[in-house]
Amino acid sequence: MQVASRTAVAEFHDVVLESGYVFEQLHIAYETYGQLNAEKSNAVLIEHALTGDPHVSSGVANPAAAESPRSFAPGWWEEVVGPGRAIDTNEFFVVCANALGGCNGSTGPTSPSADGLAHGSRFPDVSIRDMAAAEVLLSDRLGIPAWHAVIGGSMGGARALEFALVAPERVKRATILAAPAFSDADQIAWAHTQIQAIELDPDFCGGDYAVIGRFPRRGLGLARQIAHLTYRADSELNERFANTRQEQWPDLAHRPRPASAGDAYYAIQSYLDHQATKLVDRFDAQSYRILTQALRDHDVRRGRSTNLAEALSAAQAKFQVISVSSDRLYPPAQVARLAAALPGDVETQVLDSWAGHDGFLTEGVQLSPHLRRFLT
Ligand SMILES: CC(=O)SCCNC(=O)CCNC(=O)[C@H](O)C(C)(C)COP(=O)(O)OP(=O)(O)OC[C@H]1O[C@@H](n2cnc3c(N)ncnc32)[C@H](O)[C@@H]1OP(=O)(O)O
Ligand SMILES: N[C@@H](CCO)C(=O)O
Repeated sequence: MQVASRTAVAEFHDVVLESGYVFEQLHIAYETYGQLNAEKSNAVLIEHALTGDPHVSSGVANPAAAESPRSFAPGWWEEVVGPGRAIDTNEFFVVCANALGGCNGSTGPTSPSADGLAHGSRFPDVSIRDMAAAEVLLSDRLGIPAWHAVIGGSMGGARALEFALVAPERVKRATILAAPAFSDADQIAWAHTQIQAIELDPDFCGGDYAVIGRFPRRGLGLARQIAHLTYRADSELNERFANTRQEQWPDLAHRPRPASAGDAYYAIQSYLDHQATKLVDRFDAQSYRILTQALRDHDVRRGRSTNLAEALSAAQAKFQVISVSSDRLYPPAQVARLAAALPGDVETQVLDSWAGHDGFLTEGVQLSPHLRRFLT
């Protein structure tokens, strides 16, 4: 029988957040791939992005040919993680945990509170640092004294960076992809508009929609559309969609068209509507809001030092920092400022891609040799 990955949930008690809020009970869901070696020196922690989840890989070389393909669904970083791939699960014990505040098994707004009802509006604000601290607890539970590497992109990059600062002695290498040292005005503004889109949906009900059987689909969908435009490059969208109408896309003309569309329904509108529907069907709105807020407030300087290099000086890991040439959410220059302020010799790369911020997900082939070399 093939066993490519394991899914588990770790339970912790009396976990104190940065804000002082105490979770009497806290769950972190995670998947593992490969085997931890006797020296416990081959563990790699992968941190997912905003709407990612612990299923980073199918864990098999060819998921379609697996004994039961449905049990080996491709993961969100299938090109990069798996047997023989850059993050080689034959060599490394790979762990990917759902972020605290998420909606894929870890404690989040949808998980039950002490009264058995969803936390909803009662869910506290969490920070990227809280997420990292929870993963330090998970490291203890898994018996991992130090990670061979902690790797993440976007919000996952912020999580990896905070992990390297919260527990410096427990991170040997850290790869930060398409993420900054702190959110700047531009990213705070994008988060602001997305949070408002969710909150202004009458079905949001202050965050307590679940208990009355409602869900802010329009608000979450609009938030995803705003976000998606920051995830992809304008030149890519212009080249792919131009000003063509959706009816000129025979293969995709069947995709639902909103009643409000009128005569002009452009392919780019249809594309965005599709991205919105896909997310709304798989993600919780309050979770999205909490995670967006955490990323909005990401700032490694908080409570450490107003001087960035000083704030980062406690890190002991060897760093690799990678940006995407067309990223308009976290432009290469902003990511380079993080690299310049980190201690030690930092390896830097810029992925050449038209896919914008999402390049860290779509450019697996280009990214792989850099990761493989860094992990050796
Ligand atoms: C499977 C999961 O849920 S993984 C969960 C974890 N996910 C993550 O962490 C990342 C979230 N995912 C993403 O951000 C994105 O899906 C990415 C970055 C991985 C995808 O990037 P790309 O492969 O470049 O996808 P792209 O932007 O071209 O979108 C393709 C989709 O748009 C659709 N599309 C393209 N043109 C149109 C159009 N004119 N009208 C409607 N839909 C359109 C395609 O049919 C395709 O649909 P599908 O995803 O349902 O197959
Ligand atoms: N598309 C990715 C990128 C966010 O950084 C996500 O939804 O998680």
